Amino acid sequence: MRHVGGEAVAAGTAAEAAVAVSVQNVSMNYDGFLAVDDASFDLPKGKFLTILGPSGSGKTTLLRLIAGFQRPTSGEIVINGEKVSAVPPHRRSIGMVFQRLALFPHMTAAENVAFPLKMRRHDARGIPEKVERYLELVKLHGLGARRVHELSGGQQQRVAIARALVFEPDLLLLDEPLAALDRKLREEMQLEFRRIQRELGVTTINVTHDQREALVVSDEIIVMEGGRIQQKARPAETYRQPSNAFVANFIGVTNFIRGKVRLVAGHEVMLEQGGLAVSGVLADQRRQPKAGDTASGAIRAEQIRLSADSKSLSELDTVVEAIVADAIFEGERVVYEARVAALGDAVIRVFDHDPAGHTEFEPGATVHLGWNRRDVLVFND
Ligand SMILES: Nc1ncnc2c1ncn2[C@@H]1O[C@H](COP(=O)(O)OP(=O)(O)OP(=O)(O)O)[C@@H](O)[C@H]1O
Repeated sequence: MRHVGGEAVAAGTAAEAAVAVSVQNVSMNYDGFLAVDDASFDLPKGKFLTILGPSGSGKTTLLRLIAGFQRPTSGEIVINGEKVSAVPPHRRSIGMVFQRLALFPHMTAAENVAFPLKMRRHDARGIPEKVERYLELVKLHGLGARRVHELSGGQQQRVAIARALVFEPDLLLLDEPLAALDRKLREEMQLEFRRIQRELGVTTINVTHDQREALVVSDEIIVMEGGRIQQKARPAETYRQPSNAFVANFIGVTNFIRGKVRLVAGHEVMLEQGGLAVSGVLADQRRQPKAGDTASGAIRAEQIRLSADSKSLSELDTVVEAIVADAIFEGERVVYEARVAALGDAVIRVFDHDPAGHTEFEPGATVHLGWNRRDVLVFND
């Protein structure tokens, strides 16, 4: 018995040790305004979490609470088993990178990276070697002697990353560090972030409103809106199984078809809109709608096919006629906006990923749109 008990304790300790950050019922109230509303989640060690949401959804506030810059109005934040509020700022093992760089302009890249080691009174003899190792990690070796203004924006961001990581923090916090970079560089840096994070295995929390960045870099994504966590899931799950209409709308390009529920059979639902029947599957099995309720069918732009004739779409479950309202050429794809009379003139967005392979449709052209019912996620109102 004692042996079994001993094992149980050991297992419990191991499970606790695996959690790096635990946010427990955290709220932040600014004079009656709830910027963060009852947020709770656990982040395992070594994982990359992104907090994603529109402007004003509470992302930065939550990150600042985790960093210990502010105390929550209620709730608790525990990092590696210790309450953040109980650890003085200089003892917190947290590296940070922000959108607005805080590099020291009068110092070289190497001096910037060495700074946290000097502050923490590391053995001076080991510092140059360590600085060089971290400059190499961010692909800046040989550039240590450059001053900040002699580096490009992307290189400066790399110095900031090396400086945040050089003292081997338990936790790395990133607040939109790539937002100021141009798109190509930003996308390169996203992959760099992922590479460095995996190489070092440092637990990371990143804040962004860029859904692509969240999908590319993260192990887990938290979607926030109005101070509340809407969903916490792996990137593919966030994309394919959004927990509510807000998440479905915020990530990807989603069309919503609102209608009256006509039939519910298991997890399949049939909606009616303007005389057209649209079938789909329930997004949340626990919330069964009743006939007569209003609900929305959500379908992604890439799950709809567009064709001049309806015959080539005959294997699809739903086919409707539409008039092209706009065609937006984006290089690798054309985005069509097509007006569907049978859906009360709703405008449906469709991606065509093979624009060179067939006709491009002009505004005013009559086309057909088709999709499968398994790709329509039905959300209750
Ligand atoms: N010190 C403060 N006093 C009062 N209200 C605040 C304070 N800081 C933030 N807020 C409010 O809390 C809400 C959340 O702000 P927060 O900065 O966390 O949003 P965010 O999701 O990070 O937005 P963004 O992407 O624009 O940075 C906003 O409505 C903001 O105006």
